Amino acid sequence: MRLDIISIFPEYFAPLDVSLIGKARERGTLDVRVHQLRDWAHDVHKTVDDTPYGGGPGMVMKPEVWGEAIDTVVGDGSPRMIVPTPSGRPFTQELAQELADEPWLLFACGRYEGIDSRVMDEYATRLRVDEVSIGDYVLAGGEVAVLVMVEAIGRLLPGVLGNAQSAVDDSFAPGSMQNLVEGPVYTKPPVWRGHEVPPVLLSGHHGNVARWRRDQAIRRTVRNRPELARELDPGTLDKHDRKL
Ligand SMILES: Nc1cc(-c2ccc3ccn(Cc4ccc(CN5CCCCC5)cc4)c3c2)n[nH]1
Repeated sequence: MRLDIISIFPEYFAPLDVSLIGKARERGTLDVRVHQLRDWAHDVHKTVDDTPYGGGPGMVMKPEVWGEAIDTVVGDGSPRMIVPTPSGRPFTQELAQELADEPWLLFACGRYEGIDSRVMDEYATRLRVDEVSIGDYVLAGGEVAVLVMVEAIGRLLPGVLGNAQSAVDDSFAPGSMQNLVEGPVYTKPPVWRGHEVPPVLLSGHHGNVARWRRDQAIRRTVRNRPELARELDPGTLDKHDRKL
C-alpha cells in the first residue's frame, strides 16, 4: 500500500518511522510519502491561508496551493483521498478495514478552520474523496487524525502484526466478539499486591476461558458502551447482564 500525506507540519509524522508502521515501511509493505504543502506556495512567505468569505473566525486554506500539491502527488493516478474534518463520516474499525483494502491513499491534512471546500469538490470529480472524523471533538488540524487512521489501517495490513498479535480478535472486528469492547487482560505474576488473576484463566480449560472472556466483554460493553450493548442480539444478554 502507498500512503501520501500532505501537511504544513510534516514533522508530525516522525512517529510513522517507529514500531509497527516503521517496520512495515522497512519491509516495503507500506510506502509512506510525506509532503510539505508550502512547497507549492510560491509567494515569498509561502502563504497557504486567507480570510474566510462570509466572515467568521480564523483563516481558511487556499485552494490554489492545495490544487497544485494534489495534482503533483496524484499525477494521472487515482488514490482514494481522505480529508480529516470534525464534520466528516465517523472513522470506525469497519472503515479502517475498507481503507486497508485500498492500494493507494492520499491524506490531506487541513489546519486553521479547514480547507476551501472547492478542493474536495474538484477532486471528487475524478477521485473517491471521503471527509472523515475520528471523534466528536475539535482538533487543531488533521495531522493527529491521520496518525490515528494510519495506525488503525496499518495494523490490519497482512504481515504488519506479528503472529503473536492478531487483529482478528479486535473488539470491533467481525466475529463472535464483534461490537463488544475488550475484556480485562492479565499476565504473570499470578498474584500481584494481593490481586489474584481470575482462576479460570489459570485452569487451562479453553472453553471456560472463552466463555469467561466473552462474559467479561459483554459486562464491560453494557457498563461502558450502553449504545453498543443495545445493538447486541437479544440472546447475547441475559436479564442479569442487562441490569449491570
Ligand atoms: N475528528 C476531528 C477532526 C478534526 C479536524 C481535522 C482537520 C482540521 C483542519 C482544521 N481543523 C481545526 C478546525 C476545524 C473546524 C472548525 C470548525 N469551524 C467552525 C466555524 C466554521 C469553520 C469551521 C474549527 C477548527 C481540523 C480539525 N477535529 N476533530
